[in-house]
Amino acid sequence: MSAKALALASGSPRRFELLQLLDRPFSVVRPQVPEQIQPHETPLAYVQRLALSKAQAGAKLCDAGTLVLGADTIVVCGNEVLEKPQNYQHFVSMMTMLSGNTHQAVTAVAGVLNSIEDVVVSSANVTFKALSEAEIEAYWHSGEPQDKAGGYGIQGRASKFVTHLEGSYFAVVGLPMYETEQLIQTIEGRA
Ligand SMILES: Cc1cn([C@H]2C[C@H](O)[C@@H](COP(=O)(O)OP(=O)(O)OP(=O)(O)O)O2)c(=O)[nH]c1=O
Repeated sequence: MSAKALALASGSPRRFELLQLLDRPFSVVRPQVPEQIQPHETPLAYVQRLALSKAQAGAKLCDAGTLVLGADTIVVCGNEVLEKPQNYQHFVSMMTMLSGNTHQAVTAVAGVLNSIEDVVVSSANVTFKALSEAEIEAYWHSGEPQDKAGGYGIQGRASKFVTHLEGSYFAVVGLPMYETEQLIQTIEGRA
């Protein structure tokens, strides 16, 4: 087993910073993959499908023999899958759902190396305090929610909203580190 060239198929600055912590060189490609849940698709199936689609699309932009990682993060609150807020109204409706409730943040990470494909999933239950209208409005104007699933960044100003977290913090931020390293090792071991 030898270390393969590694690539991250992602435009997420969080995923870039976190993957650097594995101390392996990697390149970055940014495939465009449409994100749209299908009727009757479960949140778990959806997040796994998107992670794999991103890795597969990324592999088309890389040399053969490159291990390409793709990931997707969603927030699940009740029966709703929350992705990035499309506008302020959408954001307010998302924050109103999250306020005073516990939701799930789920990240799937997929790896593709030639014909080998694998996906891992990690999640956390996150509880928010009750948010006032003023807090919700101020948080939007911080500029932080716009590019994040569920409209918040636990690593940023939303940290003060979190009263309890059970599970993987890194699944919330967008790249579960332990599972990602295990995935890389498993795929390299099979190659
Ligand atoms: C819930 C949460 C999400 N996020 C981010 C992680 C992801 O970047 C983003 C979820 O959107 P994704 O669609 O998973 O990822 P992305 O569009 O940012 O990047 P790409 O598809 O190119 O890999 O939300 C945080 O940074 N902190 C949080 O607390």
